[in-house]
Amino acid sequence: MTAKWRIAVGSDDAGLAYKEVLKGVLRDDARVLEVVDVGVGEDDQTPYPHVAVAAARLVAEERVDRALLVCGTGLGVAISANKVAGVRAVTAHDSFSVERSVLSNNAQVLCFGQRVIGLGLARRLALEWLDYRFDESSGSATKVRALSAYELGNGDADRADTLRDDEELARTPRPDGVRG
Ligand SMILES: O=C(CO)[C@H](O)COP(=O)(O)O
Repeated sequence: MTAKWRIAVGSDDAGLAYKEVLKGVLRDDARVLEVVDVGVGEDDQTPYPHVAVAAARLVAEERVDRALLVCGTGLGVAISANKVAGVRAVTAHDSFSVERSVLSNNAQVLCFGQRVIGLGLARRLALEWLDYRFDESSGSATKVRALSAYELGNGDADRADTLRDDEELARTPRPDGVRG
């Protein structure tokens, strides 16, 4: 059996209503093992960057597999989550983009805008999202590794555009000093 998802959910006040509904949808789904709510709650005006980064850190620390974030547009939470090293967050409001966010980009974070899409579509997209798993042997994997190389921040990012194959990527030091 395929492993079940551990998912963080989060929102600002503009996304709270959808976050609460989607949290329940995920919790009720047999493909989900655990849902971790990083906020906000009622009467909580914590700005979206703090919530998004908290969720993204859970992803980066591998305490969850994915995060589903909601703000007014889905843009601010995505921008914020992408500040966390190793995290790839997207805003996607259509079925094809949700699919490709996983299968092409290996994005672990999906963001919705409560002021942009209807709740029914958000619910459907969240359920579709659960069916997709990135294939490390796919043609997209090398591209995602090249993308990740830009995060090295140790000077090697400058030559990330020259990283064309797995062999060269394997020679690229990671920030923790581990190779490959
Ligand atoms: O959508 C948001 C950020 O992208 C957020 O929910 C509202 O932000 P604001 O327009 O700056 O209030």
